[in-house]
Amino acid sequence: MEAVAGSRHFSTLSLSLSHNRTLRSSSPKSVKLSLSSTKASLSSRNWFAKEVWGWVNSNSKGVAVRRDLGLVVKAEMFGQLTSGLETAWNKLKGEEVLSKENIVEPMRDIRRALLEADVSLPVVRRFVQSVSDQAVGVGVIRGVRPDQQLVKIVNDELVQLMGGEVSELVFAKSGPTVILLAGLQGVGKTTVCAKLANYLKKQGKSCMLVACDVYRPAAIDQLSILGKQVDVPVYTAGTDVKPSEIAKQGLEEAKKKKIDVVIVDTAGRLQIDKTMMDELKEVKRALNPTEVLLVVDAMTGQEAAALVTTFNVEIGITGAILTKLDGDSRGGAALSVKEVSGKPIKLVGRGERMEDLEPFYPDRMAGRILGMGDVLSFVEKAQEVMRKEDAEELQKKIMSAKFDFNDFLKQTRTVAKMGSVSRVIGMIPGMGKVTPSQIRDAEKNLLNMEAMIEAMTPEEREKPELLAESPVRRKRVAVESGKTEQQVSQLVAQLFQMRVRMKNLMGVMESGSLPTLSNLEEALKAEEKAPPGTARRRKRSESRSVFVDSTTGRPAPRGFGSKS
Ligand SMILES: Nc1nc2c(ncn2[C@@H]2O[C@H](COP(=O)(O)OP(=O)(O)OP(=O)(O)O)[C@@H](O)[C@H]2O)c(=O)[nH]1
Repeated sequence: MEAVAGSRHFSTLSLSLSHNRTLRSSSPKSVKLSLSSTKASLSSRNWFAKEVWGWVNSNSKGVAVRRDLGLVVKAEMFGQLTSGLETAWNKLKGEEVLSKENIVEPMRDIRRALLEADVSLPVVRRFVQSVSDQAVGVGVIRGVRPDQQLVKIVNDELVQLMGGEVSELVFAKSGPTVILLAGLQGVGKTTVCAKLANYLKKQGKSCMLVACDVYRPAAIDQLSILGKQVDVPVYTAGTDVKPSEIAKQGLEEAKKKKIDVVIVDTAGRLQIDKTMMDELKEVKRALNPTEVLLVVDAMTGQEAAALVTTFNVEIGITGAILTKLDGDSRGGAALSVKEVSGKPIKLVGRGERMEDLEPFYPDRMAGRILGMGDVLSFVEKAQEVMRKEDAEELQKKIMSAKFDFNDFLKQTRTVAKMGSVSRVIGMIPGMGKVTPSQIRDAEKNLLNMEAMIEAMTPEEREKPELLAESPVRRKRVAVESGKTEQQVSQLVAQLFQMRVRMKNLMGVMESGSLPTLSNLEEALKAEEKAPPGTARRRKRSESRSVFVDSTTGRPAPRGFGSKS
């Protein structure tokens, strides 16, 4: 085995093995894991095995190979962006927590790295703002260093930036699916036609190519040759027929032959012009395509995102195909297209071979950019352990009726992390009937609660009894949070009521089976049906009894909850 010397831009080194296999060694910059305190710890042997497995499984086609002095050095794509971001993590080495102050420098590095990668400025601004907000708000996860936490936040944000989920091709419900390809000259449109046919054939779909580029005779020949190469029929009608007419004829032919997918190649131009747009519109009208995909060259950076926007406004497209990701692209196109244009990248080209086309997976792309798959899975596992421990801790607190305002805030923030209230409600079965105005009220209430809790002292958050007993304290919280004293009193009362309800619920859970949704519904209905006044009386006595149960053992203060 022969180790290879690295260069600044090459974050991944290769080891040439005697029996013709290449394995990736740990980059000098990659982060070693140690988390003996949790099961998430990976032994260095496992870690290495994982590295090897990841490498063997990863698509290494997009890797530029240099053979200097008989040594093999591989550069991961977007190498410059990767090393730019590494500078950011390195600034956090030795820090204990992420804070407003210590993320200033790393955020500057991230901003610089993204701008150098040719990501559009508004996108960079939004990205940096969002990462900063999350970094400051994130709690400490035991065993996870701040730099690792920042890697995870940046990764998640990159995934979101690129569209979150993979955006699948859409197929027609009946008749042939028509995919119209558009794009400027030389971006790889004709090649993509054949690559796409090859890709869809592997999914069991029969395909036909239609040659509508009548301005460059060589384009028709090129498509015919490529069609043969992937063993797919090509419909041609020479250069004297109008593209929209060729498109119609091609579609008719495909229908007769019961072809599943028709892929239409169109003419490119050096730059956008009216004739090209008008012609494309005409072809689109003639075909009524299922997908209109703009082929863009990744090397053009943020320009690619601007093109997608223009084509979408002009002719209406369903997505983009990014080609030449194997080249010297810096990442700007991949990172800007979705955010700038609102249209997803559906497929990416990573080489000149017919096999070099694949779906665009935002998570895998983010993973490749960061080159830190090991750190990401480590942080995820540690977060999971933390969540479990948190849940156990919460359960203990609930059982001993010590659930306080800190827990309250934590819970509402956990919910907030899951998305908007409407999204969370949408996830709960049987909650579909909540009206938008109820959701808006709930969101407003949550914000009010947060404001009031933030105005409490740490002691008051931990011991709500202090607020229950002292009108002066409640008044102070009201003034500081800009709410009324009545609202503060209500919030304190709610916390005590919540303690009782949670304790009861936990009791049911501890006594055996989990309460089913119908059980809960029954319980809620019973409460609703109770004669007027009973529920309130019961709640009042519950809050008092809990208050007596709690740490102080003193009775509930008289008049608590009323205007004082
Ligand atoms: N490295 C690399 N080269 C590609 C990729 N896709 C296409 N190419 C090459 O880019 C060149 C141009 O591709 P074409 O398919 O002819 O481009 P086009 O958009 O049809 O061009 P016009 O017909 O002139 O509009 C060819 O040499 C292709 O082999 C890719 O993903 N990676």
